[in-house]
Amino acid sequence: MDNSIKEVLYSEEKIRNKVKEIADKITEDYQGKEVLLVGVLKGANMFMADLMRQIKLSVNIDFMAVSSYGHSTESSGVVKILKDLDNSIENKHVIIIEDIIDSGLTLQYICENLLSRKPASLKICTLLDKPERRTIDMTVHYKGFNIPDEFIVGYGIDYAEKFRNLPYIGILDRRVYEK
Ligand SMILES: O=P(O)(O)OC[C@H]1O[C@H](OP(=O)(O)OP(=O)(O)O)[C@H](O)[C@@H]1O
Ligand code: HPA
Ligand SMILES: [Mg+2]
Repeated sequence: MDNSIKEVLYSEEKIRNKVKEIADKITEDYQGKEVLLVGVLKGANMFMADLMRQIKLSVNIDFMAVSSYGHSTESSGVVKILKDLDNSIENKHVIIIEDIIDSGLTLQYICENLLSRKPASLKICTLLDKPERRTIDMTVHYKGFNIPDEFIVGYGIDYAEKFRNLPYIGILDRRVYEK
């Protein structure tokens, strides 16, 4: 499996330290408030699990499953909700937990959708951001790393549903998806 990875970008240790940093900021910013973490499946599952256990606040969690990449390295442009939230977010302090922002289409869609449900506040937290590919302007409140314009996998993030279980984040070798 590892010869599909061109380069390791972030080791387990680097990820762990960054996740702790983000969790500390959230803990500080939301003192006295109840937070609802909304994880965007499937990609954000590992990040969400690691982040929430480092947040020293009373948090609730919920999940949405959203997909637009399927088995491709390019967004289909069509964001599909495969699973919606279980509960209402009205008057809740919501933080969306994403693994990666690439074109921004997924988050634009989710933000518009969630804002229409009247949360008390809505912020975005992403572990990875690929600013060069962004087609949509948006404010990201909590960010782990800016990454280069390469297709990355690992730590929950897939190519064609594979590589999600890698404990590190790496650049996928182009030979895997270019014929
Ligand atoms: O900014 P964008 O260009 O929209 O790309 C980012 C989104 O794409 C990936 O999800 P994907 O559609 O692959 O679903 P998955 O999380 O189930 O892998 C990733 O997990 C983000 O949610
Ligand atoms: O670089 C990426 N890797 C995996 N999934 C993705 N979805 C958007 N960008 C990426
Ligand atoms: Mg994917």
